[in-house]
This record gives sequence, C-alpha cells and structure tokens, in this order.
Amino acid sequence: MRPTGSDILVVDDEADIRDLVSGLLEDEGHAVRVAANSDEALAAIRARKPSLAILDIWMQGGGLDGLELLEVVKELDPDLPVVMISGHGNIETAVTALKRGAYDFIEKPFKSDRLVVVVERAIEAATLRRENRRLRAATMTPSGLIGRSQAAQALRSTIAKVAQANSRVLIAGPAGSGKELVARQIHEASPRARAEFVAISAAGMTPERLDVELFGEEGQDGRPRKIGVFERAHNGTLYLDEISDMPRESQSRILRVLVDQRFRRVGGEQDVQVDVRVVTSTSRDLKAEIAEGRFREDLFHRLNVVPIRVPPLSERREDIAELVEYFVDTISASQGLPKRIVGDDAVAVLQVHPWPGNIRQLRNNIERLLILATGDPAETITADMLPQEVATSNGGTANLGGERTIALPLREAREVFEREYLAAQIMRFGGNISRTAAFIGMERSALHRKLKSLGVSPARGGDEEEPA
Ligand SMILES: Nc1ncnc2c1ncn2[C@@H]1O[C@H](COP(=O)(O)OP(=O)(O)OP(=O)(O)O)[C@@H](O)[C@H]1O
Repeated sequence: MRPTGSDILVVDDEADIRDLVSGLLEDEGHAVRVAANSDEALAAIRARKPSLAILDIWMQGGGLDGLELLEVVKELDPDLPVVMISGHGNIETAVTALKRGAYDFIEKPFKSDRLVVVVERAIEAATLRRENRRLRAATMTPSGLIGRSQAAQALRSTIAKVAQANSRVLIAGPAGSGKELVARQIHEASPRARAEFVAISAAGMTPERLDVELFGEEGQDGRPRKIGVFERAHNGTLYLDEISDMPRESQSRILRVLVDQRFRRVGGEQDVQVDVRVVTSTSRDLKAEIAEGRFREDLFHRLNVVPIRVPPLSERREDIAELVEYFVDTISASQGLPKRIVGDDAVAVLQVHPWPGNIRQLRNNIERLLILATGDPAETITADMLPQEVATSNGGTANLGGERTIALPLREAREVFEREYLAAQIMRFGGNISRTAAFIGMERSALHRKLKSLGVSPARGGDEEEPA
C-alpha cells in the first residue's frame, strides 16, 4: 500500500523550495505544513508531532541549522523519520546527517520523483518498524482471541462491529480477563490500524507524572521535551487501562481533551490538536465509584459510548481446553521450550479451578508448567504434575470428599462423592448437560433425574432445554 495522507513538515529557509516540495507532496495526497526556520519548525512540532520531517541542512537567518535541528528532533522522538535536503556538493554533511539518524537525503537540485520516492520509503520504513514492534509484542502476548464459547463468540462479533465505528468504548471485566486484548483487536480491525495503539495504566503514578505521560512536557525554551500518549496515538487508539485509577485532576483533564480534541503539554503554552480514539477499561463498578465521589460522572458518560463486558474465565470454562493448547503452543515457541502434551486429566483439573486471576493466571500457570515440568518432554503432563496453586485449590472438588466420606456409611459417602463429582463435571462443560452426560457415560434424562435426586442444580445449564 502506498503511504498517503501523512502529516509532513517541510523546513526550508527558501520559500521557492518550500512551495515546490509542499506542492509535490500535496499532489501525492499528503498533508503538508511548512516552516522557514528552526523556531517555526519547533513551533509546528509543538502543535503536533508530524509523521515525517524534511529539513534543509543549510538554513540562514538565525536559529538552529538543519543538523542541529535533526538532533533536537531525534532526541524528542527517535522514531520520527527525517529526510534532509542538502545543497549541491554537500555530500559529507549529508552523510553526517545519516549518522545522526536521518533516514536519507536528497541533493539540490532534485527531481520530483526522487523526492516522492524517498519520502514514501521513509514513511513506509517507519510504519514497518512500528509493525515489527507490534508483531514482536504480539508473540509475547498472543494477538488472537481464543475460544468457542458463546461468550467468546459474542465478544468477537462485538469487536468486529465496534471496530468500524469511531466511537469510544469502555471495556469492563475482572483483572486478567482479556480487556487489553479486546482493545487491541478493536484497534487492529479499525481504519486506524496503521497508526499506533498506545496503552497506559495510571497504577502507581503520581498525578504529576501521569500528566506528563498523558500530555507530554515542554522545556522552558518552549521545546517539547516529551511526547505524551495522547499525541503518540494521533490517528490511532489510546487505551487507558483501569480508568478508575486516574486521579480526579487527571480525570478532568482527560474530559477536556475528549470535549476539545486538543490539550497543552505540561509547561506548554500552545494547544496540541489530536484525533484519537479513546478506549478505556475498568475492573471496578464505575457507578459505585461515581456514587462515592471517586469518579466523574460526566467523564463516565463520555467514555461509555459503547460498553463491552469481558466475562471472567469461570463463566467460560468451555474455552479452557483450547486456551491451554494455545498457550502451550505459543509459549513453547516463543521461549524455546519443548512442546508438551497436557493430558485429559490435567485439563479436567484446570477446567474446575476457580481462576480468580482469569486468563492471565491460566497463562502464567501454563508457562510455569512448561518451565518446571519434569520427565521426558515426550511424556504427557498429568494432573499430579500441575503447579501446586492449581492442584490444591480447585474449588473444593480436588479430593471429591475424600476425608469426610471415610466417616460415613457407603450409601451416604457415595452420595457425597456423586454430588461433588457431578457438580465438577457440569462446571467443566459450562453447564451443558448433554456434553456432561456424554462424558460421564449416562443418558441425558438419567443425569437430569440423578441431579434432581441429589439436589444439584445444573449451575448454568440454561443452554439446554429440559428433557421431555
Ligand atoms: N481470549 C483470549 N485468547 C488468548 N489469550 C487471551 C485471551 N484473553 C486474554 N488472553 C491473554 O491473557 C493475558 C491477560 O489479558 P489482558 O492483559 O488483555 O487482560 P486485562 O483484562 O487487560 O488485564 P488487567 O485488567 O490486569 O489489565 C494476556 O496475555 C492476553 O494475551
């Protein structure tokens, strides 16, 4: 795909060259801003970071020359691609510019197609670098949303619908349930996918530090010192993780950006205008936070245009077997660990674990299992090889009544066992009676009768009709 529609800053002290270069780039569909010297260039960058800068090496009339300006720009954002324009016979200086981080240079007088090609290649290279970073990050945190449960299917279809709209999204769900993954998928399926997805969490930050992270900072000389996440996410998506952790002052500032689509860097005197889609997450009940005066109600309404709920893993146990297989594959591949087979008995134990830490906790346990599992790598991992945390606390069903039943007559002991065994099996199969019956080898109607006589309610058995 040819990179068009980029925001390019052209810095040259000669008006003719500025006009020529901007005319050529505008014809190619780019938005162009111009600056006649380093002060104007820094003011333009202050107004918003461009996606590429073209700097003339020799600039008259005071201020920084092109090479000095290059250094300031690179310090500010090493990823911002810069193309230099050098005068005829200035090859040595141009090479110095490359050493200092410029992407390429064009020599005056230049041909228009050379300019267009260099600019597009520079933007393409920056996009690729970003894409590579994203892919590298994706191998660490998988980018697929795994699961065939109704909940997972509903999530996928919501993501597909929401991605196309430009509206703000508030993702609610417990810690580790996959909120950030949902946010990333929304970004990737949206028309904003070529720009950045930037995530920030307020946890553990002072309000002052958070302000700098969100909005960036300017030094006393008026030069930007740090680019904040709102600016980095320009044309892309900003993910504010656990929004209720934001201090009240930051909440007010975020509200203002949402209303105005502009803000000032800390210590800055000029507005920065941005086009950012804001996606937020919360694991708390924001209505309760509002009632207790900890969260701004007006901000809540601005953020909660499309609410998405990510269910806890305990509500989608049907996905556990597939998640286990997926994590074994991805973790063993990314960490160079032998790929193991997790046996059915081990998967069954994982399926009845309560998982208060949700998918993240499951993932961590699989990682631990792959690192610590003993025996021949070709050997199947069995239930007794599971990490302690999982093996000993699976919802009170681990022993299936072992210690208590010893004091009971056989008939009562059998009842205790059956009750716990069946409750655990129903949980594993997400409340699906047909699949539970098939697994334990009973007729569905017989299982229903059994459950009734034992007083076990098929917890989430709503996905089936009562037997005739
Ligand atoms: N459906 C899924 N398929 C595959 N991996 C998943 C799925 N859901 C979550 N994960 C993985 O589980 C881990 C936790 O997910 P994520 O960070 O998105 O959760 P979160 O709800 O944002 O957590 P927190 O509230 O703690 O920030 C990540 O490694 C993520 O890739």
